Amino acid sequence: MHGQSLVIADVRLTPVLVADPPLLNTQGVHQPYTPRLIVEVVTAGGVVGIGETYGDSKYLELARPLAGRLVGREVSDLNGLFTLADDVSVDAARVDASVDVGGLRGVQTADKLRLSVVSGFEVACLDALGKALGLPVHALLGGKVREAVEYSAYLFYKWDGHPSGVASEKDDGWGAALDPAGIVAQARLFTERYGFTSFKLKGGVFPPEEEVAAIRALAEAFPGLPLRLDPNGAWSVETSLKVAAELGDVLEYLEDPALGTPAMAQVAAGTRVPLATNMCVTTFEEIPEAFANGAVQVVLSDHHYWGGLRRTRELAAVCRTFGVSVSMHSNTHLGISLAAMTHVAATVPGLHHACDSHYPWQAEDILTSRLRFTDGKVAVTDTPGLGVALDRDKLAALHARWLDDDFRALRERDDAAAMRAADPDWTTPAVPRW
Ligand SMILES: O=C([O-])[C@@H](O)[C@@H](O)[C@H](O)[C@@H](O)C(=O)[O-]
Ligand SMILES: [Mg+2]
Repeated sequence: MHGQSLVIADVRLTPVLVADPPLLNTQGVHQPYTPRLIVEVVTAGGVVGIGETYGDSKYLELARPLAGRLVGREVSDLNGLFTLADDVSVDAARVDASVDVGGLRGVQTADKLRLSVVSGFEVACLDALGKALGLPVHALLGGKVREAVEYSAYLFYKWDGHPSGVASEKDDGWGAALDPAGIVAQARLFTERYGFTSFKLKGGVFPPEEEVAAIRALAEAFPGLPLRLDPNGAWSVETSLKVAAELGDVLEYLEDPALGTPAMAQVAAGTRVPLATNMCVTTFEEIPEAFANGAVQVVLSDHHYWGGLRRTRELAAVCRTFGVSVSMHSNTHLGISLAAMTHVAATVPGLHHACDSHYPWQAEDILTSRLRFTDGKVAVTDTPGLGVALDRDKLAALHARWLDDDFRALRERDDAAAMRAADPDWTTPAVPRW
């Protein structure tokens, strides 16, 4: 055993800004830099566990008091972590408990916010516990049932560079992708670089017929490979059904074609194309209505807002009970989150759909060595903990960017604001957009 004591002696929080390419979605465009929060939990025995989560101020405001209250507790007390987070968020009067329905990750509630924060601590505690016990995180979750986790290529409509003219990304090696040919070229790069054999296209950017044409072009270029289209709820029920009818022969699933459970249930009733979601089922409370109405056939977990790795396994168990599949979606993230996703996905039985990851889009990381996709898969490591190590210089550099006043406005991710650099009149489009 590496250290004798599992008691938490210190918790370090490091907000960072990570370079992100100009990827388009229905709300706007990714900012040149996106905030993430790195959590380090240090035991009295000297073991350091690392975690990662969303990094906007509202997450930081909760993470700070939680970090302070964790000192003196054991890294193995994962259930206690949730009770503690409940207390802390009750105390954190500054956190706005109001509901925001406009995001790409479903309804934003104070509860989901708290769980997203806790997930970063849970992963850090599991990493520390695994290192202390000499066990990989997947073993702490009951053990892997597969040796590698499959991911899909996450295709985006994309500009060549950020409209704000931020240096560094003109030659990001990906180029622009604004039509079917561009999307196919991007998909080819994904297959050449990483060996992916399934594709997800982020839609809701162009009128649906253009996105249908892009999926058709992919189907022609990669016959028989699984394809998904995800407009983040930008379409009406009618449009969703039209797209489903047009692409029914080539789609693995449609992801959040329409916004919210009632609309998704109407779409599901009118098509045999399976529907997946990371927007209408994002909490346990949202499951009964969605499942009772057959609104979704695949739930895509984001382990951050589901509250970590153990709760993702609980979600998988509930889905299994109701004959609903489970897989994972992602947001802009670094290698700690990819490692965490890989460990939990390795333990979930019956994972029938490749998970998606933004990781290939992140040219920067804070790890000593990047995780690798081979044949579209990440190998499940047996190294103790998550099996990844922080590079302190890289972490310091991305933190210095976060501290830099010139980048202050980017501490809150706001894709609509980023879009205004190109189109000053841009506002988040009303839903349904088409
Ligand atoms: O990064 C994006 O633009 C995505 O749209 C992301 O924000 C979503 O949360 C996610 O990838 C999704 O599958 O909806
Ligand atoms: Mg989605």
